[in-house]
Amino acid sequence: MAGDVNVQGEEVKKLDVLANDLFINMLSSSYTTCLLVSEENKTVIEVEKDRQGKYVVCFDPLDGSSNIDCLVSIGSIFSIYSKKSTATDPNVNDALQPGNQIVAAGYALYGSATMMVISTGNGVNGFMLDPSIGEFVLTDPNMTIKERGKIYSLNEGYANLWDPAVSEYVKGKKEKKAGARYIGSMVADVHRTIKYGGIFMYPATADAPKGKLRLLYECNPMAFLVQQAGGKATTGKMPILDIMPTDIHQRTPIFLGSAGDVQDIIDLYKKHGL
Ligand SMILES: O=P(O)(O)OC[C@H]1O[C@](O)(COP(=O)(O)O)[C@@H](O)[C@@H]1O
Ligand SMILES: [Mg+2]
Ligand SMILES: [Mg+2]
Repeated sequence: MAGDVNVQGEEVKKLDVLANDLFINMLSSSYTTCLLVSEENKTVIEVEKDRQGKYVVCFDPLDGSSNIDCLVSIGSIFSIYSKKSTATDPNVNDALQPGNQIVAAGYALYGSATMMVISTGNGVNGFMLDPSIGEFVLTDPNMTIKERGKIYSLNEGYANLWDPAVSEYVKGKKEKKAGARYIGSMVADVHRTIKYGGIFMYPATADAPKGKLRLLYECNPMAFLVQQAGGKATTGKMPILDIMPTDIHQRTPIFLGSAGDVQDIIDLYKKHGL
């Protein structure tokens, strides 16, 4: 514990602080960025004038922090945008762009191997770290998601708080004896969804009508990757990438993964008139 709370009111652990400092230092000394949005910083970070480049980067420096102490996989997530206006200094509006404006996005997964999965809008590629040479090697070229999968993934502890569409959907999965998997690190749950197919969900609940996951540095980059891999990502009512953000830390419900599986939940939202 770093003995601090982040802007989301959660306890900040030392690794979050360390990862955040690394991201900020590396990005602001790269001469390629002008504005940074981090899960751990309340407001946008403007890069020193003489080091500014044209890109805006939104990141979750360490995702899955509740899994650190028990050694379960964690990760990092980022998305990159171009600064909108060339005439004026970068400002918060440059960070408030919908996900369909993303230039590149990716995540790093610190699991039984370390892997980077990235897309620049031309499909998705995965690179595994070979520690013997200190290089990321292209091991997963052109990653694609199956049209349908057998796995569903969400925190079932919140079942009493779901809306009727999610309740009906999960009931249907149980009737089909689908596989249930939930790691509680978004990066690891999404990586499994891309590799094995199926659906990952963090829906709205009665006590959190916008869900938990953050649009700019969790949902948008993952939605971009999943779509680039041939899958779908939705709030249930609209594509994640079409949301026009109004706040850098805003949250959204999310369903992502195999296109057929995600379409089923979209259909249930329509059926229930939600
Ligand atoms: O414990 P819950 O409510 O299921 O939430 C799990 C979700 O929270 C997160 O840990 C939030 O991310 P951070 O660790 O970056 O705050 C996601 O990785 C994960 O999908
Ligand atoms: Mg996170
Ligand atoms: Mg985090």
